[in-house]
Amino acid sequence: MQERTVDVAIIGSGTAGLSAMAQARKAGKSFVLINGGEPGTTCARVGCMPSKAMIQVAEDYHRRTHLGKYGIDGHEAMTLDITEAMEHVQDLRDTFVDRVLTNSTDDMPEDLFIQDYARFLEPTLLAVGSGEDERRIRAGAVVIATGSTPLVPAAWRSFGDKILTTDTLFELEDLPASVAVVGLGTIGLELGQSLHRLGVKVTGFDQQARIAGLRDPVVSDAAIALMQKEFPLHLGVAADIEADGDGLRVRAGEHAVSVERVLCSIGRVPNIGHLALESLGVPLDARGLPPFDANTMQVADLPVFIAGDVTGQRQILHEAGDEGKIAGFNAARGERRAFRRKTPLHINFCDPNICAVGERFDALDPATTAVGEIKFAPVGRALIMGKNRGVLRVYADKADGRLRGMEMIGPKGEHLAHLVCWCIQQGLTVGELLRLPFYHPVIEEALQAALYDAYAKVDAKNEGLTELAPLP
Ligand SMILES: Cc1cc2nc3c(=O)[nH]c(=O)nc-3n(C[C@H](O)[C@H](O)[C@H](O)COP(=O)(O)OP(=O)(O)OC[C@H]3O[C@@H](n4cnc5c(N)ncnc54)[C@H](O)[C@@H]3O)c2cc1C
Ligand SMILES: NC(=O)c1ccc[n+]([C@@H]2O[C@H](COP(=O)([O-])OP(=O)(O)OC[C@H]3O[C@@H](n4cnc5c(N)ncnc54)[C@H](O)[C@@H]3O)[C@@H](O)[C@H]2O)c1
Repeated sequence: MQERTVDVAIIGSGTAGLSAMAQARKAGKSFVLINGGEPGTTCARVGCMPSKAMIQVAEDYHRRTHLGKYGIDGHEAMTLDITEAMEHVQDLRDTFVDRVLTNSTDDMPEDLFIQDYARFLEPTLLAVGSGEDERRIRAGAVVIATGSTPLVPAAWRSFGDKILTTDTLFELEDLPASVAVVGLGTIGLELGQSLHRLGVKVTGFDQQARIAGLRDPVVSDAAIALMQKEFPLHLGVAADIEADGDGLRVRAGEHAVSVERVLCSIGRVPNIGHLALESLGVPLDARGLPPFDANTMQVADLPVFIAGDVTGQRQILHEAGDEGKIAGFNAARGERRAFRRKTPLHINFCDPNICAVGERFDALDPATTAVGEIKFAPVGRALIMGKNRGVLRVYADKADGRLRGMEMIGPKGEHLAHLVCWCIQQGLTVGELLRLPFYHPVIEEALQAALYDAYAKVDAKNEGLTELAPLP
């Protein structure tokens, strides 16, 4: 049996693993990257990129429904060739995957990039393969970056390919006539709405009374009202599925629907099946995960680090990249340096965008929090765009006026969420923000209006004119 020694072993060549590998390279350390499953990253293969490509096609096609208002004729006759649309999604996906592979593992020799599943024998001893083919790797430190997989309950797996997940949806050449979307979190809303706009008869189910993981009841109610205009949502009861002829029947309380297929979007579970994490010798939680520090990414007090979706916590791309960097930095340098994490930022690319930034509404104390609100209905630019729907709510500290969070559903939310996130991370107050320029007519004027509303409720007021600082 072969055994070799490296400074750092990285398990998983997704965004987090590649980011960790860059740190090992930078530190001039020997390393090995081990990846089971398809390389090319979840983001490019089956995640961010194909989903956004599908959303774009759906949104552009849906836009035709507005064109009659401007006197643009012929929009009713527009049709969509689903096969071509899916080919376009797949072509774009392949471009993104190729780009990742070209810039990462394509030219890596076999001894640096092992394509197989790794498992722990000891905290710093890994095995790859089995029997006579087993290879062992002794590492100074290990980074676990094995990502996550769609959660499909065992009972539903017996329905085979009638259950779609994001691992299979983008592969389809044609779309089913009807789909029940079970789980209306990020994936369910983004893709449920897209499928509906591409002509599929969609019915949505979520066991919670809110959608998209929203915590602010005002924003959630607005989101439900807007989405329900497009396709029916059944909320507050867990859905179950049974066979129904050639299709499936989805039932939640008194609601039931027969469909060709179900999109199962009830969350993603950490990929730990192959890892034999019990060999780490530390207690594992109910999901089978070891304890770790979110600022050092260190697992217990071991020379083992964890990063990306496998942590089961911040399952989004830029956080996976940051965690890979932290884990790789500490693993390669033998350090336990703690790094400040970025202000939370969540963007759901459904239309209008649903966003959550900073501290969540239900975690704030109403007695010390000022809430500023704007509805998009009268916002000039939104009206011109034909997208004046939704609501934006900012949360500020009542005493010092510091911005703490935001939830919204509205046009160009992806951009507004970034602005608010950057301001929170910079520690800016509502008064300071109102002294920044706002052009006219732009969507940012909606944020300005919400800030004015919050400003009226905070104690910290600007000296002189609200919008202009006096010269010294
Ligand atoms: C449909 C969808 C849309 C998304 N959209 C967005 C978005 O718009 N914006 C955003 O920020 N995030 C989005 N995300 C989330 C984002 O894609 C993930 O957070 C990110 O890709 C996670 O990267 P990772 O490196 O942790 O995991 P991955 O990229 O999954 O990499 C893990 C790798 O480890 C391999 N592996 C597993 N077990 C082992 C083992 N034992 N040994 C060796 N290798 C192993 C896997 O095969 C995989 O190649 C989306 C996700 C999905 C599913
Ligand atoms: N735009 C983005 O950033 C983006 C896009 C897609 C995915 N992602 C990432 O992927 C992860 C997984 O997404 P997801 O949407 O699968 O998970 P999620 O956790 O966001 O939502 C799952 C939903 O399923 C519901 N649910 C669970 N069991 C149910 C049942 N039996 N019946 C009805 N409803 C049920 C839950 O109440 C929840 O609302 C997210 O955490 C997100 O970070 C991000």
